[in-house]
Amino acid sequence: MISYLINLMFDNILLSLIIVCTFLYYYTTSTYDTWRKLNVPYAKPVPIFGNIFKMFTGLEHQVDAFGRIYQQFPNDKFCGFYQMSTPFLMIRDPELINTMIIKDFSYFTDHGIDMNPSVNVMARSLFFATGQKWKIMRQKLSPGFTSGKLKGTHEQIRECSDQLTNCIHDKSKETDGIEVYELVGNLATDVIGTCAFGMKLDTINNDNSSFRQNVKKVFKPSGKVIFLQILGVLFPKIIKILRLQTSPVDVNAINFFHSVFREVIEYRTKNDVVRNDLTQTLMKARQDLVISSDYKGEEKYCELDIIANAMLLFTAGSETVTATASFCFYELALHKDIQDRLRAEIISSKIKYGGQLNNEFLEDLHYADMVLDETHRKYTIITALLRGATQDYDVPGESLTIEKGQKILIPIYSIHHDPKYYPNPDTFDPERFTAEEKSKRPNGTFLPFGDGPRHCIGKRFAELELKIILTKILSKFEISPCEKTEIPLQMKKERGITSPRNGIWLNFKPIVD
Ligand code: HEM
Repeated sequence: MISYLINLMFDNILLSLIIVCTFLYYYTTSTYDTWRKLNVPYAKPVPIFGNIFKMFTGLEHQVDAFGRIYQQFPNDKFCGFYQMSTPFLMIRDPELINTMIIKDFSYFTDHGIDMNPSVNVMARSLFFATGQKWKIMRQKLSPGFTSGKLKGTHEQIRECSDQLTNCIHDKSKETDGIEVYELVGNLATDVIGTCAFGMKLDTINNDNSSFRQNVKKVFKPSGKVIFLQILGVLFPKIIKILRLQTSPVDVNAINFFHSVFREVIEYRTKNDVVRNDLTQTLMKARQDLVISSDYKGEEKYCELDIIANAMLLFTAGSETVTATASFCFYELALHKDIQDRLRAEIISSKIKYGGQLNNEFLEDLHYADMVLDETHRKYTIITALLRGATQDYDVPGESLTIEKGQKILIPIYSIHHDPKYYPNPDTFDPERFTAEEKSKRPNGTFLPFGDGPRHCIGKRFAELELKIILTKILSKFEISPCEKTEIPLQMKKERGITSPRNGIWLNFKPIVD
């Protein structure tokens, strides 16, 4: 009897397993004929994972996964691949990319990321917002990034950078090698805190601050979140019904920023505090879209839309700048000739402008522009642009119609490393960005901040901040590799953005005036 029951149980388990596996197989492969039917060249998928098995299991970085697909079709303008069961169209051709994101933007206004705003507050922020809701919010936030507003941030960025140079000075007395990624991260957190939200965070002197810890957490996926993400890609309907949170955003970090920004906004409203910063822009958006009875638009906004954007600006504005500045220091340490030439430019411009780090001074730093552009190219912090088709689109000169709802990926890291546009792509060479060299490349081959109406709203702020940081550090220190400097740098595989696996260790030697 017992053996009969065991057999029955075993048979049922086996049967259940077979049924589940068969269901999974058919469910996840049911879309795999999309590209064949449309006559689009495509990377052959494997069941369940499509073309991203290694990426999903953490064995490979996003850039390598997309790079392999990009390289597989050197003569095609576009190609298809599958992220689990979802068909993605990868656009390879710079001219087509340019047309789609600029001239024909009205067909691709969204980033095409499905997120439920009632489950995940970040879905309300500009990056994830869609259609009219995005358009209105972008119009409301853009005044926060005008030249006049940016000018007002110079002094605050300079002050934070001075604190960083003092901190490096103190550390360089004690030790030969300094881990710069963490330090610049603290600086970038302080800069965005003070420039955008009027908060003196002093993270540079207290690197355990809750702000820095929570910025780090925002896009760091936990095991549970990764599991839910897999589930979300495999069974989007079930996730929707159960209203499970599947974004890579840490819930505790969300709650932290939520309460901080609510307090800042409430304090300013109650005490009539008016400052010329991003918080003021957010508060104006709140007044116009949430509070005022004059707003008659169809799109409805609430308090959470404002808070979500505060969180986005805070995190987007710190991690990206941190990575770019740190990679730039790394390359300058390895290329003393480039570092010396950049320092010479900074010193001569300082003399020309009487020591004032004003707009004219910063705009005159042409070699710094070249060095930063080459850093953006080689490291490409945001590795791909995303778009979702919002209407059917006939691809110019091709027999393909991209259907409404189609997800699009533009592999900017791969384009920035394509020897066709950038010979010897692993070599750091700012000369690629002289006016003459730039004019030889087609449009659409350099997109670190995206392009078109949906390009990075913080681009000019980031460029300004990066130039001030470079100026301050190179005026005070000679940077060189130390014993711990990793050559070549290992990158983190599990993160969407490009960041170093083991930090960036460098030597900073004070320059005696
Ligand atoms: C080195 C620094 C930065 C890089 C490389 C970078 C890169 C990008 C990229 C590639 C996008 C997507 C653009 C597209 O889809 O066409 C983006 C969007 C965005 N970035 Fe940045 N970013 C940087 C700094 C900043 C800063 C400092 C802020 C804010 C203070 C910011 C705020 C945003 C926002 C809000 C969006 C979404 C825009 C929208 O969807 O309308 N970024 N960024």
